[in-house]
Amino acid sequence: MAGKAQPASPIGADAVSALLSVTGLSVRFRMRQGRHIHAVTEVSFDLAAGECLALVGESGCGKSVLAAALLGLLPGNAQVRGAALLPQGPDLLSADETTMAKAVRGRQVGLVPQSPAAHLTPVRTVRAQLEETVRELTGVRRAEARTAALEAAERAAFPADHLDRHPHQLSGGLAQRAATALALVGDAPLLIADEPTTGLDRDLVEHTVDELRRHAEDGRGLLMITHDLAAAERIADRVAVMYAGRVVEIASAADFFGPPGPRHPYARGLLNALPEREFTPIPGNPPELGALPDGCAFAPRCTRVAKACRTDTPALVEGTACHFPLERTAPAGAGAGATAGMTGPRVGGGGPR
Ligand SMILES: Nc1ncnc2c1ncn2[C@@H]1O[C@H](COP(=O)(O)OP(=O)(O)OP(=O)(O)O)[C@@H](O)[C@H]1O
Ligand code: NI
Repeated sequence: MAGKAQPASPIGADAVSALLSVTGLSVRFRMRQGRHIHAVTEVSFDLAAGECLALVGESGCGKSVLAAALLGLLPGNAQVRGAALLPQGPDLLSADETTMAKAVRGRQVGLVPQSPAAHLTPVRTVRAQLEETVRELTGVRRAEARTAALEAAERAAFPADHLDRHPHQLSGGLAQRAATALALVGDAPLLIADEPTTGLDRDLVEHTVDELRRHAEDGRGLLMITHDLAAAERIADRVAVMYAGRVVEIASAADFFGPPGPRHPYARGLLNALPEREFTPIPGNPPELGALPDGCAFAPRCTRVAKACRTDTPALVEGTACHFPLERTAPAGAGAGATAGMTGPRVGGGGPR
């Protein structure tokens, strides 16, 4: 799409213009009988000013937990490690709740939540919630708040004649748009949108992602969590793929969606599952996050699995966490179809079998 910011490097954003810098983020939940659920493991990425990073992956892979960690919204049984830094402001992972509530949420980091119904106040109309949020965040007077609320509703395609309704009087799609409007009013430098297009028709999906994209321009940043690879393709500068709590691939959108294509077999599989591609789902299911296998968590589903994959967890190297990453697909004209060639193993102990 025209006007996309070009990140300085396909792997990490330029350190100078980094808006958000996440290092070694891990979240585990303490469960009964000493069990742990490893929802997010050793995730690192940067987000540049003006950039949109799409975070994709199957249900339960840790996307929303990652978002909740960045907003200080994890429940009491969560244990968090790592750092998440904005240019100004505290480490999002270690700031206390007062700081997060007063200085960070809404002001520094906005959220379009995954379950808008749960985040809207049930006893107040959408208009009242929008106006109150504008006044709280900006301190403007009532009349200005009224105008700002109307503008935010319009940007999120929330119909003006529904502003005086209460959340329970809204369809899922309208609640989604109300939540998006609420997230936009604060003009936070970083916006995290967790499945912002759930329940929307294709037209509205496009409207919403374009509006979110607009929010990311002018030096703000957008982390968009989505199942919808078509929405990601429309909006993202870079794509990060999560599997079983880890980022297994991070690539520029141009590389990910066009040739050369993703190099991690899981990321390639997600893309090939699209109806407009091969329309073949990846067989099998993701592992239980409370009982992760040794080595690569994708190994049990991977056609390229070798011995090393069952014992050693691959590190993210050049944007791919795989011992036997796929070759980049040849550009159009230089041989058709996805090549499944391979590079040499990154660990000792033989090649794929
Ligand atoms: N409070 C909690 N206690 C224990 N486990 C939790 C808690 N919250 C989330 N989990 C687990 O963490 C894992 C990651 O969940 P998460 O909601 O981040 O997935 P997701 O990638 O956002 O999935 P979806 O696409 O379905 O929204 C899941 O296995 C989930 O069951
Ligand atoms: Ni989620």
